[in-house]
Formats: sequence, structure tokens, C-alpha cells
Amino acid sequence: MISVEQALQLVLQETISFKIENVPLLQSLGRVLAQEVKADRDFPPFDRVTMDGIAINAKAFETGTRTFSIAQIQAAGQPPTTLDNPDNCVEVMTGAVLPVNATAVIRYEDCQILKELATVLIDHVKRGQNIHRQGADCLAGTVLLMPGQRITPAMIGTLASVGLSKVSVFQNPKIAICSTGDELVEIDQTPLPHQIRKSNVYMLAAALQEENIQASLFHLPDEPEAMRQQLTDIFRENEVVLLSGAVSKGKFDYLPQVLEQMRFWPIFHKIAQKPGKPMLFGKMPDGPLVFGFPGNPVSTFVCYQLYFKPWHKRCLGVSETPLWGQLAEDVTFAPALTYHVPVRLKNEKGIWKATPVPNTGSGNLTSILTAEGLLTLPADRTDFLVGEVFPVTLL
Ligand SMILES: Nc1nc2c(c(=O)[nH]1)N[C@H]1C(S)=C(S)[C@@H](COP(=O)(O)OP(=O)(O)OC[C@H]3O[C@@H](n4cnc5c(N)ncnc54)[C@H](O)[C@@H]3O)O[C@H]1N2
Ligand code: MOO
Ligand SMILES: [Mg+2]
Repeated sequence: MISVEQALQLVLQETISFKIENVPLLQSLGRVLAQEVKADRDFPPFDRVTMDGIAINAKAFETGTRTFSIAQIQAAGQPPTTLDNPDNCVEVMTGAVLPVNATAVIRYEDCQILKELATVLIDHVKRGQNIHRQGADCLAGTVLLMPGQRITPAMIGTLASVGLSKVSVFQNPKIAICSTGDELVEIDQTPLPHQIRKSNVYMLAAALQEENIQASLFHLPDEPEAMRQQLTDIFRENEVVLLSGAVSKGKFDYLPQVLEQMRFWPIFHKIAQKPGKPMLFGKMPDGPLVFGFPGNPVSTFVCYQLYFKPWHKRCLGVSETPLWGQLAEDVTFAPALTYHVPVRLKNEKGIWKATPVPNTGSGNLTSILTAEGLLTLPADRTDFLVGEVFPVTLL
């Protein structure tokens, strides 16, 4: 059995290159950028007036002029006028181009305007005041965004500013999610007393939806030949297959043996962890990558979070910032397994305090309803004390 660290490393070694597609700007929200984005011009592209008021040549103020003749009015969106006499001023609006020869802008609140004359009421005027200088934010050619960034509303604003009506984003792989097990019925059916409704596949589909991936859902019966036939079709059509269940030691856990008959290339089966010990991972020759998550709902969910998600991020080039949480209660866990404890998280003065949620085992889906993260406690210890710090994965 391999360790959590080894398992993660083996999963991350199997990254694949996603195709790139061009989508209309607004459809790129939440997708991952696949192109470098540079400023197409200086930002701001001209000396921009930042207050409504009058533009003057500051030299005239310095030599004692206080009252200026209003020569023109300049709105935003107009080409710049020229201040050809230092005794004149131009009324300028926020967003307007600074008139040629003007070197300072004085707010209307600091002037008195009477007919065609503007008198400055303040004693100090600094050259460059209320002017956003051309290129002050960035110069043309500056790299603003890099591939691997998830597109946010603020980024949409930047993409719009540089004129990208279409954006290159990574295409997601075709993913299938398969439930297994004859005890499962569809969610719109009334289960018999010995049956349960499928939940894992919906949980996985929803988690993928958060990543903007629409997966197709399948169900495999506990019958090897039918399982093999269905998998043949699923493997032909998909680049990644997420399976839930049938990977442990039960008489009807046919998945490992069926996959073996199909020339599946196992990379690992079983990880020294709880939950999720029987996880299976490998690939089909010239076919999809296969994540075989253990069927217990919490195990499926935890393995998705700890192995699929980092794999997906790595494929997209999305960087991850490791997070740490401080145990808020003592925990004892004797087995020589890494223990992923579902925790509630509370930030106290910049430190994430992690409180384990009551947990009755990995069959209990409701135990992770209140959890906000998983605190990963190492396999080589039994007692974990309040105040100790461990890696956290946000859920
Ligand atoms: N003798 C041993 N038995 C078990 C071991 C072991 O090491 N030795 N490991 C246990 C652990 S840990 C886990 S986790 C489970 C994993 O089992 P499987 O991957 O084989 O999954 P199943 O047996 O098919 O199902 C387990 C459990 O989960 C329910 N399930 C499955 N799929 C769904 C679904 N789509 N929606 C809702 N619930 C689902 C299923 O009904 C079972 O209750 O094995 C332990 N056993
Ligand atoms: O590890 Mo199993 O994943 O505890 O239920
Ligand atoms: Mg089983």
C-alpha cells in the first residue's frame, strides 16, 4: 500500500494537455485562461483628468494668477483642446484628455465660476494634481494576465479593456461518472427497504459543474460481462472516467478484475489513508485515465477532492496555495493511515482554527454536510494535540 504523498505524486504525473478554444468574452467567466494577455496600449492611454473642474498651466498660478478666462469646455471622449494662453483655463470633465499645455486640474469645489471667469480659491496648486498620467498603471506591452488564471469578473474587465471580445480558454476533457452496485436506484424511484438511491454520482457531477465541466452519467451493474461491455463504450468516448464503488474486497466488487481483463494499466490500488483506502487509479492503453473512488460517499468525495482536483488544476496550470489549519481539539487516531478529518474552519487573527465535525464513518454522507475542509493528519502518529498545525484542503 502506498502513502498519500506517493499516490498524489503518481496522479500528478499523469497530467494531460487540454485543448484550447476561443469563447466570447462573457462565456469565459470561471474558465481558465489559456493565453497571455498584454496591454495593447498604455493605461491610461492619455493624461486623464480625474476631477471635474478647470485645467490650467500651473506656472501661471505659481506666478500669481488666480483668475483665468474660460477658453473652452472639454468633455470626456473629445480630442484634446490646446491651452494657448496661460491666463486662460479649460473646463474639463473627469475622464477627459488633459488639454495640451495644461499641467494641473482644480476641482469645481475649489473655484468660483462667474460668467466666463474662473477664480481659484485655494492657496496651493501642485503640478500634475488631479491628473492620471499616461501609462501610470502600465505601459503598452506589459503582461497583465497569464495562462492558468481562473477568469474572474475583474479579469473580464481587463480583457475588455484590451479589446478581447473572444478569449482563449482551456477546454475541459470529456468526463464520464459511473456509479456501480445493484443496491442503487435512481433518485426519482422509491427504494425498496434493501435499496438506496444513488448519491455519489450527483455529488461528483455537481463538484465538476463547479469547475464548469458537464460530465455524462452512467451506471454499471454488479455483473462482470455487462460491466465490461458498458465500460468498453465509456472508455471509447471519454478522456477521464470517474468510477464510484466496487473497488474493495467484496464478492461483487468486480471492477479491478474486469479492468484487468480489459488491459487496464493499474498505477496504484489502495492508499494508506482513511477515508478512501481502496482507491484505484490507472489508465487504459490509448484510452482514458481512470479514477476508481471507493463507494462510501465520504470516501468518494474525499478522494475526488484530494486527487482529482489537484490533477485537474495541474493539467490547467492553475497554481495552488497550500493552506494550514490549527487543531482546535485533541484527536486520537491509532491506525497507521493518513487521516483526513472533516473539519469546520474559523479564522481567528489570520489563523484557521480547525474543529473536527462529529463523524460516524465514511458511509455517513451527512457527516460532511457541515465540514468546510479536510485536515490531513500524518500516518506515523496517533495523538494530535490542540494547537498543532496540519495541511487543510477546502471543501
Ligand atoms: N473486507 C474489507 N471490506 C472493506 C474494506 C476492506 O479494506 N476490507 N474497505 C472498506 C472501505 S474503507 C471502503 S471505502 C469500502 C469501499 O467499497 P467499494 O469501493 O467496494 O464500494 P461498494 O462496496 O460498491 O460500496 C460501498 C458503500 O457505498 C455505497 N455506495 C456505492 N456507490 C454509491 C452511490 N453511487 N451512491 C450512494 N452510495 C453508494 C454502497 O451502497 C455501500 O454502502 O469498502 C469497505 N469494505
Ligand atoms: O476508507 Mo473507507 O474509505 O473508510 O470508507
Ligand atoms: Mg465493496
